[in-house]
Amino acid sequence: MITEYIRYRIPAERADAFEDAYRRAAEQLAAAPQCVDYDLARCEEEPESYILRIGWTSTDDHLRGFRGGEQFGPFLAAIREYVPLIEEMRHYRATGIAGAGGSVPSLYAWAGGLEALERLTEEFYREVIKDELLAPVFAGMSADHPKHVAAWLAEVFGGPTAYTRDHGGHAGMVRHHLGRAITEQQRRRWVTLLLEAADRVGLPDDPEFRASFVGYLEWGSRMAVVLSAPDARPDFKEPMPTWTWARPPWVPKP
Ligand code: HEM
Repeated sequence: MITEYIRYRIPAERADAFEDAYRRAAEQLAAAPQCVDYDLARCEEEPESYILRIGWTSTDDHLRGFRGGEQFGPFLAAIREYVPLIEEMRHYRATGIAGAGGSVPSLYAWAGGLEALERLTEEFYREVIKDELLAPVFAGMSADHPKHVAAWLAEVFGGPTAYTRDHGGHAGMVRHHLGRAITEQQRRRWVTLLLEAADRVGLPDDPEFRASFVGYLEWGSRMAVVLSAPDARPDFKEPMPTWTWARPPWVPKP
């Protein structure tokens, strides 16, 4: 994605009309297949300064696709009178230096850290080895397997990077699933037992945490099925996945 920044200086008496114009123009951005997202922000210190940020699928898609497409006419018509007030209009490429700040707890911290995840996986595998569908799949697992999976979950959810350091990171996990031909029925049972274990060990049950947690389990378990297929050709160089909130964390009322 490429980000276009457009800086405007809008006199105070025109600010309301300017924002109304962009509310109308935004309908065209929402309809444009080249537009990823957009937002218009107003400066706190200098309210005449506005910055419009538009994510485009590429610079070329913006300059040729959007400008040559059906949304451009009505978009420009809505904001044309403000074009002379533009101070900067350029495209920026992300450097990769990005992330969540300290005001947002990681899923790892919210879950209760490594101790909570180890409690979860110990409890989970206690049930797995009693389950008629999963017991044969895990018959050869090592005594440390639950701890290794807890370390994996910890790293994916924003905790310490011990799985990468001690167990070969993403490639290490992939090797454990290769050729196992996990079925959809086994995958479902795996997810069900893990969620039941999460309830029994008292993992947070607020909607936001559970939505994020289940989201990862669905994605991760479906990836395990894909990676374990007889004809799988995994990319061993893929980085560790990371997972964060599907919705911002819930904060209990004081
Ligand atoms: C989110 C989903 C999943 C995650 C995060 C996950 C994670 C892992 C990890 C980290 C290992 C390697 C442990 C180690 O380093 O010792 C592993 C191994 C394994 N996983 Fe998964 N897995 C997932 C889903 C599944 C599913 C759905 C199945 C089958 C129903 C499965 C079957 C296995 C088996 C059989 C092993 C090897 C156990 C052994 O050492 O014998 N995994 N998994």
